[in-house]
Amino acid sequence: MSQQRHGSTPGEAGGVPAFPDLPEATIARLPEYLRALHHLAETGAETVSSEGLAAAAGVNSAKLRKDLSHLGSYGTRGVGYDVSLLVAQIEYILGLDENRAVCLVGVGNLGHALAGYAGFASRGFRVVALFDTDPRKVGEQINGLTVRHIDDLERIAAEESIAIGVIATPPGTAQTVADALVAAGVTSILNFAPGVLSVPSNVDVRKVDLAIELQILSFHEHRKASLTALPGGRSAAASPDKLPDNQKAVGS
Ligand SMILES: NC(=O)c1ccc[n+]([C@@H]2O[C@H](COP(=O)([O-])OP(=O)(O)OC[C@H]3O[C@@H](n4cnc5c(N)ncnc54)[C@H](O)[C@@H]3O)[C@@H](O)[C@H]2O)c1
Repeated sequence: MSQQRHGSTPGEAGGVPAFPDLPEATIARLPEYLRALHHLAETGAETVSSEGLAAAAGVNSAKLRKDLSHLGSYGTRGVGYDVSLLVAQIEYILGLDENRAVCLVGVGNLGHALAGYAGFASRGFRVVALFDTDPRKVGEQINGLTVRHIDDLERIAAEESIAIGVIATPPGTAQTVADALVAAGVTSILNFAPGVLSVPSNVDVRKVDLAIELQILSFHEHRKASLTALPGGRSAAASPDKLPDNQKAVGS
């Protein structure tokens, strides 16, 4: 996943309470820590060491300690981090206590799967509206929601206070859809359509492209094959700097 980021740091705006200016890579790892912490809480753990949490989140512990220090969370020597306190801190920073309203535009193959996914609610989001232009899809019921025509976007976005829009339309219409979302007051967009969107500076766009992820893995396959072919039989596994980061998230 990649990110186009615009606009100022929240803490800089007048009257807005101080807010940590987190590195983008740290922000990308916080949801991983949160997932691991929720799992630990389910197993009854009240505290966790930085090594334990790092292993559960799939990052190295020095990186994790640095990330959490940005939140003012240092843990207690010999005890570790308080699981429920850290969950609350991360949820606060990610704004998950707001239970934000999300809409989805484009209810085709991918949109259907996304609209039917029950996991968004448990991760702090309400999918409140689905939009399409195809008359065969408008009126369809998915997961308790009726697919609306895109012409209703502005009215429903205002009624439901929609902050985040997900685009799952063909690439050729993604910019038009982004423009409609922005006109409707949406300030964050998750774009599944290939290509770059042009948006005003106050709008954040994140892009998901599984083909790019596969191309990056293809590069690593290529690299491993070329190292195995080195004279003397040296391989990727023999190169110490390649070992710990084999599960790197894009952008980290
Ligand atoms: N990011 C990924 O990893 C990934 C994976 C698969 C597909 N995709 C992309 O996701 C998008 C959707 O793929 P799909 O297979 O679901 O396509 P699809 O053709 O099955 O569905 C697209 C839907 O968008 C609707 N649509 C078209 N123009 C619209 C508009 N202006 N407003 C509202 N709705 C509109 C269509 O009626 C259709 O229902 C494509 O851009 C595709 O390339 C991305």
